[in-house]
Amino acid sequence: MSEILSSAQMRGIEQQAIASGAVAGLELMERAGAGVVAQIATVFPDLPPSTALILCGPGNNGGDGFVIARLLHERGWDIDLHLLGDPARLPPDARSNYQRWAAIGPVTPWNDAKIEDLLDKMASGLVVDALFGTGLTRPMPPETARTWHGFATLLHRAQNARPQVVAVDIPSGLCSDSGRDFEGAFWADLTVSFHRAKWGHYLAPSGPPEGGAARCGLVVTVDIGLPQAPAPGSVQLVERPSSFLGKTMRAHKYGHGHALVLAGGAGKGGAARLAARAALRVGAGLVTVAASQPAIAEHAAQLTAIMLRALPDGYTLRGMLQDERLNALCLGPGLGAARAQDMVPAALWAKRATVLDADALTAFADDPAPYFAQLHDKVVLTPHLGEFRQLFPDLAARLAAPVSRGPAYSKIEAVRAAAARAGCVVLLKGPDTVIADPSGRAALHSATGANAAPWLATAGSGDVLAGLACGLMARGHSAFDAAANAAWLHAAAARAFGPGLIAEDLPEMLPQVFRELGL
Ligand SMILES: NC(=O)C1=CN([C@@H]2O[C@H](COP(=O)(O)OP(=O)(O)OC[C@H]3O[C@@H](n4cnc5c(N)ncnc54)[C@H](O)[C@@H]3O)[C@@H](O)[C@H]2O)[C@@H](O)CC1
Ligand SMILES: Nc1ncnc2c1ncn2[C@@H]1O[C@H](COP(=O)(O)OP(=O)(O)O)[C@@H](O)[C@H]1O
Ligand SMILES: [K+]
Repeated sequence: MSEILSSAQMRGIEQQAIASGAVAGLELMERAGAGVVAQIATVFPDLPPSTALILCGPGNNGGDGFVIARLLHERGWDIDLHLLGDPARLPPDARSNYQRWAAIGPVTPWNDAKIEDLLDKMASGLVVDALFGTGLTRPMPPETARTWHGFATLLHRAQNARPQVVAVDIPSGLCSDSGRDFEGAFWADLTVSFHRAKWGHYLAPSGPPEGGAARCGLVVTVDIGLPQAPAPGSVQLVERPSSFLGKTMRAHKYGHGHALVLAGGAGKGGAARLAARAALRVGAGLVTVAASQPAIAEHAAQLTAIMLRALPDGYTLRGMLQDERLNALCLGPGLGAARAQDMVPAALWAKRATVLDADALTAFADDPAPYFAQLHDKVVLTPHLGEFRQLFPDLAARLAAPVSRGPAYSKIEAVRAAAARAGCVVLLKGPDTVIADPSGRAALHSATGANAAPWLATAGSGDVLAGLACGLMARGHSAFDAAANAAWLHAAAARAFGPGLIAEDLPEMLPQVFRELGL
């Protein structure tokens, strides 16, 4: 897992390092520019020096642009540099680098129509977007509207018939906290960020227009010599499972827990069976489906390694949970609202590791306060955005509100607030899946870019995710770790299968994913 930061955290780290005398702002800017130039060479090794169109803005992001111009010029590039704003008003470090560049080559005052024209005509080379970085907190200025149009048109040209676009820190116009588009954001093939990636690089706000990861291209983070200590309250990017997933030689089945997956009525059992299959494949020692009597014959015809029990009501569930070996529960997939209202309080009373999904979320949406009061730290809620909206309407409304000022409210802040209110772990699904606990600990799994798993958008894949989290908790993962690891395994299984994936395929890909993890 690596750390990702908000713009405020990043600013705090920079300011502290500069104030302590450990490093000067000018040194940071030099390393930032050098880092971008080094990444251009690494990511585009076959790109010979030709023309680099460099767009510099009025802040320190523009300052990085002047460093990049100087360093690319030293490497034989022809530089065509345009500055938005008055050079006399540049902040000090950016002004120093403006002056160093101005002694080498021309600075063209901003002309929106001319830049659009240049973008339209460029068939190769580089475009460096150093207009705005993490400091942008308002919509893009009107004099970038035609430039935006030029960027939009470039997107539709074949990769080998257009320049490569490199964003300095973040594509201009994106909010680095939320990934949202401040109206008129650009896009990039390569985004080079400094010290740590920002939340907005990996969040994926849905469009139109799409923001965050969809705009950044390949995100690379370069070290600029800032202290490496983790920032308080930082968010972890889930890049691999955080806990051991193998089975040790001497452990027996009860050493890996017994997951109980509740099912609903006849004809509605597929969702629970998907969850149960996922719990078993992820390594729970035993898995039992507990169904209503009329559904038993249907399940019996489908289940083999998974055990089956009849479970009429919540009262009986309390009795069943006297058996402490049933150490993780999954309620929701295919459960039905009435059965959820009966079963969920009984399950929560037992204080077991519990995943609540689907009907076990929405059945309580009319009056969530008493429901939240029963939740505890071994519970994981796994809503998609629609379910989240029902349980936390105010937070969902803040997320959906139009953005005019930044930093805009992000999915990370919304899920943190939801976890604090619910008193348990909340996992909000999507191409960007955010996990938070009531203490504010948070993680982001981003199925974007090279990690994209679009075939997960298929009926029943959420049931599999719930089963994975339940199976991992049966194996002893904490609620938070189980949720984060389930999100990772879910997407890894989808990528391993590829196009044509349906939910049934996900558990069956886990053996391959485990082998690739070296288990
Ligand atoms: N502070 C530092 O030590 C470092 C900063 N670095 C760079 O500095 C960037 C952050 O710089 P800044 O905080 O100066 O901010 P930015 O350069 O991202 O942009 C903010 C500037 O744009 C202006 N602005 C904002 N919205 C505008 C609008 N709609 N129309 C016109 N002007 C508008 C602001 O007044 C401010 O001058 C980072 O993204 C990174 O690229 C790097 O050089 C590394 C070191
Ligand atoms: N485009 C996508 N990219 C990556 N993951 C996705 C995408 N669309 C959906 N998912 C994932 O697929 C799952 C869908 O869950 P859900 O919406 O509950 O579906 P269902 O109720 O049919 O099981 C979630 O884990 C979600 O994160
Ligand atoms: K930028």
